[in-house]
Amino acid sequence: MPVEEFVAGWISGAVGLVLGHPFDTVKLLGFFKGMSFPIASIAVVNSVLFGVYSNTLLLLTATSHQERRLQTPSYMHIFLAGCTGGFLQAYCLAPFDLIKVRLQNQTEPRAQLGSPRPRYLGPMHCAASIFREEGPRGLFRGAWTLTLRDTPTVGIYFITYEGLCHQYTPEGQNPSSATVLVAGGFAGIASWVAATPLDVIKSRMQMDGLRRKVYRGVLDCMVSSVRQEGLGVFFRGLTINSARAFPVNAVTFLSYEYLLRWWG
Ligand SMILES: CN(C)C(=N)NCCC[C@H](N)C(=O)O
Repeated sequence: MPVEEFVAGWISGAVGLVLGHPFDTVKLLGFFKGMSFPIASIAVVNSVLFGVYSNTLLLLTATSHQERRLQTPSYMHIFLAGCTGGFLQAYCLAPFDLIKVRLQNQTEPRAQLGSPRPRYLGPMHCAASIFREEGPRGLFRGAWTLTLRDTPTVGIYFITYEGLCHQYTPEGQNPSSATVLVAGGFAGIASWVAATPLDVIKSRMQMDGLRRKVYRGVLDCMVSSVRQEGLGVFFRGLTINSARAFPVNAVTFLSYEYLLRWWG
């Protein structure tokens, strides 16, 4: 099994993360300032995503990353490989994402003299508290919704990327840097537009059970969210998700492509 794709995915995930960090900090109201936790989590998850995608495509089409430029795989194969990558990355992402959402929604300010002690003091403390209070399965709260969110949307991510690269690259050549940047950026936006409705529901499921259980399941969460807030609830965060998605995924794909060309 070729491992370069896992390593390239790891490094490119970390590069994309550095660019996306200001957006995440805005989303997290300045709370989530440290870089070590996001680097550890996003880089691992991105490595799984790109490694599984590329190796599944290799299994389905018997072509390596370089050979695929000469002989473009069918969109069905690209979609299936993307969905497989999305499905597996969702399970790796689940505990990290849960911690991020719990810290993000924490209303108490950071520990300050005289102010009430926040429930979670940081990512490690948050993980340990969830493990203690909700059991090991608690760390995977919302994982099912995350899988529903990521399986098809990662398929869309890779179809958009490969489709745009194919469209703007002469037959048999590698896409130019400009093409990779634009295709990667739009792949990020397309996947986040498709993912935002379930992203909203996923975050609610991850917060559920913290004080008391509100929803009976994903469907119940969807129905009661729409009843209370209207259909607009599904588009919460769409603008910031898309604004973040373009630069993050543009540089993620650029560094991924260049690392593989450099090693290949
Ligand atoms: C849930 N969605 C939209 C995805 N998983 N998309 C594919 C990768 C996105 C990239 N790691 C990012 O953080 O933008």
